[in-house]
Amino acid sequence: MADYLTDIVAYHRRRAALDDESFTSLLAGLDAIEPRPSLRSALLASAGLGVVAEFKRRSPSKGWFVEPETDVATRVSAYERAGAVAVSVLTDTPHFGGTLADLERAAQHVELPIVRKDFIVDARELLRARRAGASAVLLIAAALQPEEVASLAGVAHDVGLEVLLEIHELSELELAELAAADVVGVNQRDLTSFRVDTDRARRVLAALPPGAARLAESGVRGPDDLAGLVGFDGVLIGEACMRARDPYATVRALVERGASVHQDLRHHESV
Ligand SMILES: O=P(O)(O)OC[C@@H](O)[C@@H](O)c1c[nH]c2ccccc12
Repeated sequence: MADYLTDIVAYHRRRAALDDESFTSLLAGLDAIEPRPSLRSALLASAGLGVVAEFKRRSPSKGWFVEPETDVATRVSAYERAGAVAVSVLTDTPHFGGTLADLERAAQHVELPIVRKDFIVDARELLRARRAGASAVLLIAAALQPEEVASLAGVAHDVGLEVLLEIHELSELELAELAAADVVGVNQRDLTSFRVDTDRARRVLAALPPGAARLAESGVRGPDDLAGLVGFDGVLIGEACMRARDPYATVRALVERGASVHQDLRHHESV
């Protein structure tokens, strides 16, 4: 049986093969579009463990988190008011129920840095991300050949996008250098099985490259799960933010705990 990641990436490769819009036409006028604020800077500047709150309508393993017609603007505005340092928007349609229009609408409603969360295998999607208002794009190490990581990251940087390189295994870390990644994300969810290991980020933390911002991803159910992520610059939280009846209160509680987690660490260092 094929795994989730293989199926999803195969879909995106087929789609790219059928895409007849040219790179050059998508590039036209792009440099006139104002760059968005930096994800890396927002993470590094955050007082504690910064919360990157995600807009994810559904997932392949868990189904819908919200009504399909849920408006992205209301929710990401609540994330912003609650003190999230950035917003992540899923734009994959068949598996996660998102669209690039969701990202565009989010970008019109918040000032925060925005990450385009998708399974990007084709450089034209980078140009579309930039046009829609993304600050950064996700590149998934496990979905790409090393030379694809290098070339996609190069194009992303050329058009003013930051690169969030997602790894799962330590063996993928050398790609962070190859991509000159601005942010390295450690996904605690294995994208082949969608199983979560909530200790994974903590275990690989010490090996992460010093230049990039460090983001722990997936599996955080609430504030109590943040203590183990001390040392990261930020944490990416999707399902818990999406299932929340009151996204403002939920994100606020996560933000407050995220800040205090680091105060604890500073306290330990000074004694
Ligand atoms: O809903 P969670 O467990 O809080 O996870 C959020 C985010 O990490 C997850 O959506 C994610 C991480 N990497 C991805 C790659 C593709 C799609 C989705 C993801």
